[in-house]
Amino acid sequence: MMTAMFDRIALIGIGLIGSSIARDVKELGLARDVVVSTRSADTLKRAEELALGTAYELSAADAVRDADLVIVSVPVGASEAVARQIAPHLKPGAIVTDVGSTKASVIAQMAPHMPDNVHFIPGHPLAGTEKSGPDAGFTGLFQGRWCIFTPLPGTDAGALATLRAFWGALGSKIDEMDPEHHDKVLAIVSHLPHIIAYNIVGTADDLETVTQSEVIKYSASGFRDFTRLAASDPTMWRDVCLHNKDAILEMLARFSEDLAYLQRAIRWGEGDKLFDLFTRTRAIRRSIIEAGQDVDVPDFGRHSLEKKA
Ligand SMILES: NC(=O)C1=CN([C@@H]2O[C@H](COP(=O)(O)OP(=O)(O)OC[C@H]3O[C@@H](n4cnc5c(N)ncnc54)[C@H](O)[C@@H]3O)[C@@H](O)[C@H]2O)C=CC1
Ligand SMILES: O=C(O)C(=O)Cc1ccc(O)cc1
Repeated sequence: MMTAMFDRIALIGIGLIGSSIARDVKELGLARDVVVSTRSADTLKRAEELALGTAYELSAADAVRDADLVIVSVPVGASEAVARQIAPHLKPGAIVTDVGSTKASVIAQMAPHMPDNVHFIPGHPLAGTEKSGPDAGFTGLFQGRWCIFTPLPGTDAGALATLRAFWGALGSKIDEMDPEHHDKVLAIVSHLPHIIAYNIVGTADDLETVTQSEVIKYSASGFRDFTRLAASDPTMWRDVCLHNKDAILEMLARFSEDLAYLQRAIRWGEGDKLFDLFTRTRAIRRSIIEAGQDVDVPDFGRHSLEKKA
């Protein structure tokens, strides 16, 4: 157990991400008090049953009072509502951060409400699963995974160092980039794959000549991989699509163009074009494996943080 980095952490939203942070904070002893807050009474009760915090508040305003670190882990579309609720009650000098999958929109929603005497530092841990809710979280989720900060100009270096140290304690590797670039990168590596998965599973579900039971019975592992992504939380992914609209539409336009090329090559029997593309993409997979980034979701991070070397 480490010495506490914070007297009091407030967790606003206690789903997969919030509850995984809570579990790590508890296991590592990173805070003396952890106040958990979420919108629904049922979820808050479940968080208490799971002993995820030391105090539980339905009101986000009450939860952030006296907190040195506030972590907002709600669907990105709820960011402004949360910012409005907490802003008047934040402790001077507090660090306020988030974990949202899109960054420019979260900044636009939250920054205008943040008082000058707090440090607002947007963040995004690149770790998760298709599951949601407080039962879905687990210790070690962030171990060995990237956490990207998109700090605003003029961010206090000390506050940024403290937040880096916090995520470092959870085992994350840290990067910084500007929010628009973050949103483009994530559009291609995360948002598009989910949209493609939702689409292909929807297409399979709509077929008339192949029945749903055949799709289920004969689903090869390629299709099964898509169904895992397509089982991700609908609220979260609706919000990602609506709040990273421009970058996603740009990547979808590129994707459609490339798909048309592929379609044409298949139609005209241009095997060399297919072979060349499939060779190029195989190299990307090799590079990911060589870079040690080939963590499979069902297994990653499930070891205890205590077992960390
Ligand atoms: N699921 C994943 O794999 C990852 C998700 N993220 C981001 O983390 C954030 C949270 O995602 P999850 O934990 O997966 O979602 P989740 O659905 O498991 O949990 C969301 C939590 O937010 C609460 N909530 C919703 N609206 C609220 C509001 N207006 N006020 C207070 N609480 C509210 C819900 O009650 C729940 O506790 C999202 O912004 C998502 O984009 C980031 C990395 C990975
Ligand atoms: O389940 C998966 O494969 C994921 O990709 C999880 C994930 C979802 C959203 C994020 O912003 C980051 C990670």
